[in-house]
Amino acid sequence: MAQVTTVDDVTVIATESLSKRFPRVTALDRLSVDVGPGVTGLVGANGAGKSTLIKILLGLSPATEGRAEVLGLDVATKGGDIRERVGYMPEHDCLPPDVSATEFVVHMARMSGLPPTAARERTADTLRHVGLYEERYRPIGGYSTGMKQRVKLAQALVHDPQLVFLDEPTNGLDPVGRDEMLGLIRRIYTDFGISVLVTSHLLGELERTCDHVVVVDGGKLLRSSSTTDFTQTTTTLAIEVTDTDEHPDGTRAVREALHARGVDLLEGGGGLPGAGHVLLLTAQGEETYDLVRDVVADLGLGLVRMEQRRHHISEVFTDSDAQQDTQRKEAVGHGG
Ligand SMILES: Nc1ncnc2c1ncn2[C@@H]1O[C@H](COP(=O)(O)OP(=O)(O)OP(=O)(O)O)[C@@H](O)[C@H]1O
Repeated sequence: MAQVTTVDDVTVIATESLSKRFPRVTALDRLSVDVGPGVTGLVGANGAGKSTLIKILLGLSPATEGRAEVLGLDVATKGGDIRERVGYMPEHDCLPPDVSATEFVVHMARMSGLPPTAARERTADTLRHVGLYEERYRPIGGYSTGMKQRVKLAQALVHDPQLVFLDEPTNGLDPVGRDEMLGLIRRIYTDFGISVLVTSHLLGELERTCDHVVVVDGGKLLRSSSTTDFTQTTTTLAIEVTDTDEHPDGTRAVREALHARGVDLLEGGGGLPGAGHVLLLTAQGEETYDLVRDVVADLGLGLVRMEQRRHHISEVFTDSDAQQDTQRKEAVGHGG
């Protein structure tokens, strides 16, 4: 396991065969994963083990087996040091209703060891960053869900951590609130250089926000890769053509002409709009583009589009053996 302590280096979180067993359920099952600097999404359906992993990484809950390090510190022995350097936004509502955002966040800053003046200054800066400056003296009990999520985010950031764990920060937010929260999360890294581990059961939102995505399923690692690898351009070309009087089924004419030149098409339209009219084939290089263009021109058809398909993160689940899990399908369905 890498011994690394700064976010300039490669590993921010490292786990090795990490397991957590409760009497009735295995929440984490020999999970080995390395996470580098930047914004990392930890995605999985409800019950996949995300919150359990965060609690172990904070040193709040012991693992049954295996090891983990956060910022180069062993979670089994250095929980206190880790919590000094790491901010934590818990999933569930945990805010006192009778105090203001300012009072609460100053209190959390003091708990983290900041002197009174620094605590007040950092609180003002952090509340401004999360967009709660105007309402900062009102009692939290009167806040909307979105405002409460921002208070939780502010208290995770107030002691200027190197890394933050955000557990389902978009939970309960409407689409606008969710977009705003995702923008804030992105800026935690781009503006302040604080690395982020953010959990979600919504795949689509991670695609836009994260540099790297770790997918867990039933406590096991399903996949860990950069977001660009998830969504990278494939070599699959999608082609759509017009019909003409001479070729009333232009799609078929192209298929036959390509077949005659030794190019076989892939099955199905892949759920693309107008899928019945979409031809899919594997591009072998520039010459495939030239061939398609020539075939379409020779037939006198119009080329509506010729484009490379992109993967969607959710395809990781359709590739998985455990595809039948209803709960996870729901997660994918809502991930749009
Ligand atoms: N303290 C506990 N005692 C017994 N079982 C637990 C405990 N904490 C979590 N579990 C179980 O471990 C599994 C993983 O739970 P965990 O909360 O880590 O999932 P999650 O991915 O964070 O999902 P959610 O988003 O719903 O919190 C679940 O089956 C859960 O019921």
